[in-house]
Amino acid sequence: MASSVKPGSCAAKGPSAPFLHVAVGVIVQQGQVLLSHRAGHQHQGNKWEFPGGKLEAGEPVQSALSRELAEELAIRIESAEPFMQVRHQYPEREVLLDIWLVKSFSGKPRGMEGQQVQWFAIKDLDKLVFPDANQPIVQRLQSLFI
Ligand SMILES: Nc1nc2c([nH]c(=O)n2[C@H]2C[C@H](O)[C@@H](COP(=O)(O)OP(=O)(O)OP(=O)(O)O)O2)c(=O)[nH]1
Ligand SMILES: [Mg+2]
Repeated sequence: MASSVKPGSCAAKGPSAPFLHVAVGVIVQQGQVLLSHRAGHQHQGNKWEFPGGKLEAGEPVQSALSRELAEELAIRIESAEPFMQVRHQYPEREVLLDIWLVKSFSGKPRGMEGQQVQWFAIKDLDKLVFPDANQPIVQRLQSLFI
């Protein structure tokens, strides 16, 4: 009997599984890194993240980084440099994390969306729960900063 699912398509993910380009900021000071806690209702909720968010249509990645960190933390980035990119397939979406090392910023970071924001020692990061895509970021930070 013929299947109703077309060859090459997948009922769970489908050809239209969203692809998201995400600008992410790694803010390091004195052996510590600044993390935000994702709300329970968000994708990958109740996990720690590096602050950031999705690019808008046509938006350059550095503009998205500045906008997201202003919206989420109320800080203004003064300089940032590319750190690494991570592409990761979750069951329900694919993400390209475009990760930037924030070299200097002004303002005092605070959780503008009600989220918990906290500095953590880089050596302790492996005790925290992150989205799976973040594993290579944590490894790279630990190899560089401890
Ligand atoms: N910001 C951030 N997102 C991450 C990390 N790791 C990871 O897998 N992601 C995923 C989770 C989401 O699927 C996506 C980012 O989406 P987001 O919810 O932060 O986007 P946003 O800030 O624009 O959120 P919103 O305004 O649409 O609520 O990337 C991370 O360290 N930081
Ligand atoms: Mg975000």
